[in-house]
Amino acid sequence: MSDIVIKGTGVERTFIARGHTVHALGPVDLTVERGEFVAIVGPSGCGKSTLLRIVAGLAAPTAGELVIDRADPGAPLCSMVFQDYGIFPWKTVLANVRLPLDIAGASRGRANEVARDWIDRAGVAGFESAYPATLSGGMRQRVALARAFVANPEILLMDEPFAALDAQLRLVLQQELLRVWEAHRRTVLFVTHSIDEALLLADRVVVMSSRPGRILDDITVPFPRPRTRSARSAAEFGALEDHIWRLLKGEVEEREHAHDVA
Ligand SMILES: Nc1ncnc2c1ncn2[C@@H]1O[C@H](COP(=O)(O)OP(=O)(O)OP(=O)(O)O)[C@@H](O)[C@H]1O
Repeated sequence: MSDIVIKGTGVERTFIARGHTVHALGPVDLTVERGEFVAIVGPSGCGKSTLLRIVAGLAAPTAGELVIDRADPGAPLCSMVFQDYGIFPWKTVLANVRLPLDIAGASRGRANEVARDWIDRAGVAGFESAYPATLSGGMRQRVALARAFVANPEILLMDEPFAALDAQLRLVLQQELLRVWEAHRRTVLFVTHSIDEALLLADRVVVMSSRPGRILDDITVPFPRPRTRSARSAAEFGALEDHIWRLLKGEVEEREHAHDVA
């Protein structure tokens, strides 16, 4: 039996900017099951971040509705991980990772114990007392991941979390995220510009059109778990990559053409 956690129906978002109405998103129908890892790919400005903000409750749809079925109304709804880490420079690694537990009112001892455990799992053990400025980008993103998992949210929202990392580090962190997520499945919405990353990590890839973003395709990724980077060598990986690339290419070309004509 399916256990649906996010159900969006006809979700749209418009903005009024300098007297003009910008139709940023939708209509979008999106259903996500509990524990599913869903990647969202789409052209720049198609409303991916707007969709995440709506799921997080930071923005309201201007049409349609988005319902979240909470398994535990006492737990935090969402944690977000961004490209720019979003960790506090004036706090140590331990204090950053512990923060959601401090906010939830956990005892100092319990908070430290859970935070240290996740610091370890995220591969930053030994850096508990370090400040973010002394860490590499990859280490900072590991801290952000540890903090997101510590919060134990209903839904993990990740907005291009690895986009600022160099290519090799990105591969390493993709692998680490797979390892951690496969051991502690959470519902994840993961925005990325990388088709390869989406196919490697996700159970489903949602492909969006250019603005206003609508769903062009919703692809079930067939590769078994635990998944490693060797999934990339499957013939089907290349075929799916090609299929998504064609969809996105069509969108970008259409938009370019519209600019030329205008
Ligand atoms: N607060 C706002 N006011 C006005 N326009 C906005 C606002 N937020 C987003 N937009 C516009 O809505 C559209 C969608 O933005 P959004 O950031 O959701 O896209 P995106 O797909 O995440 O983009 P990117 O891939 O470049 O990060 C863009 O054209 C953006 O300029």
